[in-house]
Amino acid sequence: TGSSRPQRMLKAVQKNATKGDPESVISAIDYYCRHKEWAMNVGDEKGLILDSVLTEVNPSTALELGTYCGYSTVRIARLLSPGSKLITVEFNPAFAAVARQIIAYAGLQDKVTLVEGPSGDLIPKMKARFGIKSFDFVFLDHWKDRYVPDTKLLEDCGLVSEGSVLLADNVICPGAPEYLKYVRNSPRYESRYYKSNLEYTKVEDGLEKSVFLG
Ligand SMILES: Cc1cc(-c2n[nH]c(CCNC(=O)c3cc(-c4ccc(F)cc4)cc(O)c3O)n2)ccn1
Ligand SMILES: [Mg+2]
Repeated sequence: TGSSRPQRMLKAVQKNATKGDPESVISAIDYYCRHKEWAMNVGDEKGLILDSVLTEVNPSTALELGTYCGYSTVRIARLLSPGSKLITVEFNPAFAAVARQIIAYAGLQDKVTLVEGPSGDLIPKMKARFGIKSFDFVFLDHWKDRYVPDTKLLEDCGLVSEGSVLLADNVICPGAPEYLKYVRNSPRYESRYYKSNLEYTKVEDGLEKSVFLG
């Protein structure tokens, strides 16, 4: 059997990027996905919005739901201050295997903990397993119908506190309409929409930034 899309993406990184250089890993993936084979990374356009929100928050502990091949994991980890940590959750073992190699190629493995499994099972175990008090930043980029239940789970497990920032990808395409309703109608969140485009396309998409008010 042939290679998979994630495996071909990893090959492109190993061929075109410089080991230990996160910027070159990001560029190699964006080039490959724009010119050779589309893939569901947050991409370069929405990636700039992710970068700016992340720089503003400067989190000590961050959570990413939906690692895929590790593109946004690298984007986030490269901007973390020394001693800060990123936990990323991936459901699909084949995606996780490629992500580990891409994160390591970028030289960011010491800042990242990749856990495999469904978000709904793993979130309640975060405090005990990783000694997390609460997350300063959460990037939601996993199954779109899990955004609301997992946000409620984060609240119920005390994993978000006053000032925690949630940033959700794909709120337009594929879409997370229930999530938009939830955070925009809740008195516990201050929400803002960043209009953009679906990665590597002209289709509208955007990111929703929601600050938890406690
Ligand atoms: C339950 C659970 C799940 C996970 C988990 N891990 N990895 C993911 C990936 C989820 N991401 C997407 O499905 C996604 C899709 C598109 C898309 C696709 C096809 C189109 F035509 C247009 C757009 C675009 C994107 O930007 C996306 O992010 N989920 C991890 C843990 N627990
Ligand atoms: Mg996405």
